[in-house]
Amino acid sequence: MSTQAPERHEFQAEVKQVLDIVVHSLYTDKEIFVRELVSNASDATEKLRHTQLTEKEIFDADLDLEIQVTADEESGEVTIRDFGIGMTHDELIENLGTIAHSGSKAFLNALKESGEKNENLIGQFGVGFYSVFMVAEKVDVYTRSWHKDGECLRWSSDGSGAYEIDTVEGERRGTRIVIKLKEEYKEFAKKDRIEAIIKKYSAFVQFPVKVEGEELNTVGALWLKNKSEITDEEYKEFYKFQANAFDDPRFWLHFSADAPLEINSILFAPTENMEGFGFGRMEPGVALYCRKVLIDSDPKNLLPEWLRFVRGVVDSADLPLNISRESMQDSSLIQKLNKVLTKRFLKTLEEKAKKEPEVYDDFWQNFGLFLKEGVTTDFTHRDQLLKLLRFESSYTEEGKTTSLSDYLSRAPEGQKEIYYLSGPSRSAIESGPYFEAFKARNIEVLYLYEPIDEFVMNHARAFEEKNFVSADSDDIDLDAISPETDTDKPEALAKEDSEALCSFIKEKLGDEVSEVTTSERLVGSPAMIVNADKMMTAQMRKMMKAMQQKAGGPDMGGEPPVKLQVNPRHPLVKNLAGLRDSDGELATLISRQLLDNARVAAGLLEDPSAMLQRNYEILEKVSAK
Ligand SMILES: Nc1ncnc2c1ncn2[C@@H]1O[C@H](COP(=O)(O)OP(=O)(O)OP(=O)(O)O)[C@@H](O)[C@H]1O
Repeated sequence: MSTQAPERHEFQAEVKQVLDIVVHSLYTDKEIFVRELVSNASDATEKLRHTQLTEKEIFDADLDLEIQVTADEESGEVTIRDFGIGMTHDELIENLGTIAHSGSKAFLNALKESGEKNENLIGQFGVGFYSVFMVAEKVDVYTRSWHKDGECLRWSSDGSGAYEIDTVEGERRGTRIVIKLKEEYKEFAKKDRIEAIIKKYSAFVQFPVKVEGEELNTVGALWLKNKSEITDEEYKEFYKFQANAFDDPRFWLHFSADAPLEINSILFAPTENMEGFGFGRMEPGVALYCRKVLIDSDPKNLLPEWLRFVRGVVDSADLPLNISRESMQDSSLIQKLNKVLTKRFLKTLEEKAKKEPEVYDDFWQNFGLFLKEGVTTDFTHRDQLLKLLRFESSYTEEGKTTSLSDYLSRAPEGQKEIYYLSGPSRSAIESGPYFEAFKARNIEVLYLYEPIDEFVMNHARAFEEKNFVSADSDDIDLDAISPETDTDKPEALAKEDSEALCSFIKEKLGDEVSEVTTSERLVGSPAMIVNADKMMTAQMRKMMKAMQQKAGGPDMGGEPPVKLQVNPRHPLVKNLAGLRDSDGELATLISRQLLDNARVAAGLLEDPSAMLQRNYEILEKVSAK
């Protein structure tokens, strides 16, 4: 039937890679090729339905929108047919010969990052059309695009390295995929087998699916059903179908509203955080429907950016059906939907946190970063988000967290601020000098382990009108909140001795310190650097410097002079006060060492070599005595 000799094309290199992995992997679930092809057929039909809304001239306009599957056990052939948008010559090359689409690209990236564990990954991805080559010896794709002046085409390949395209005659609009099964996979051409597979994976397809002319019972638009009619199993299956997911949903929110907009929606929180696995930034995945007609499978502004991990469906009868993707981005309707959905989702999280704290805690461990991102980027929802934040603290056990409300409920009457400390771990924070004064007074401190946490504190500034304050700040009057519990403290240096020592240290350290004072905040440590800059802690300054250097930006310059505080009750400090007169040289070395040790505790010492050298010098002097 061909009118010309077929054109031969090589698959793009990446496609060959995918084909090689798919065909030669030990992946056992060969049957998923049916799911992939039926879902492509459904997508193409959805697109046609959408095209019909705006285009008048559609080829074969009167065809029924259904998916037909036939199987011939004898010849070992399965055919999957849709009457969707079909493909033009260029689209065939683009879609079935190159990797431009999301699924396979993510698959390849994941493979690159996973190293050896390839087999597991294949099951986690829809590898799309190419999965058919797991079972097929040859595949013929007959297709006719919806455009009035199109041609009927045939794309054929055995999946080994190349494919051919030629023109044929007599095709109806849409796509017909004829799969010649490999001898060992002929079981897939049994009617019962294929029916069972479709029921298992494709129950939510929006169009009638007919196997050998008999329509299968599919579930259809789950979101329009009454909650009481839906089983948990159905929700889970729907999530997998809709999100192309391999995990179960963590929880879901099925809600309907009539005002201010008519909405029927199911939103899912996934179990796995794929960004956390290093899969790169997630794309939004809540599909937008209007009365069961798909408007956009991944609209960008339907939810705020920081909710990009949410999956599901939103159906609003208020949307104009012919809304274009472009105009949709700025539509005030979308903004309204965004507002309602975000509020509802956050409310669900609040309820989870209250009624099922373990479920929420686990969610927080996996998806907390997204909520923190929300605090730093989304002013509108900041207050709601702050209630959902969780941190370890000096009052929680290791690995357990507290909310900010609970923190405040425990705070003594006079405490007007929320204190936090950043550090790489609980033990690092608790053994540092800054925690001592809080511990001695039983004042709770939040522990911040993630780089983003300080940005969160900085952006939010306050929670319920109590400012967030880093516990290394200069001017915290802890005695005003709660007196120290230990009354049996070693005696402090006399005032004039302290003052003389401070000016000695200041003189010896010169421009490296802006000020040297004594501090009653220290308990077991001899000295500490305090943060005079309310806006930026030392950790944050360091992080921003690293970021700027990475981005090739201007150097932020060396460290600004720091404020050093010494503990007048510490034996080392007391000894130093005496040493000043008897051995000025050693006293100078020790003062310098004191500053560097305080820098280490503050995470500020970048190059320890000079400090080590000096350390040896001191040891040498002391050991000679
Ligand atoms: N039955 C079909 N009708 C029209 N176009 C199709 C059909 N099947 C596949 N295509 C086109 O080929 C492309 C590639 O399909 P493939 O199944 O490999 O990936 P995908 O559906 O885009 O992504 P994934 O399945 O991984 O989510 C599709 O995006 C679509 O444009």
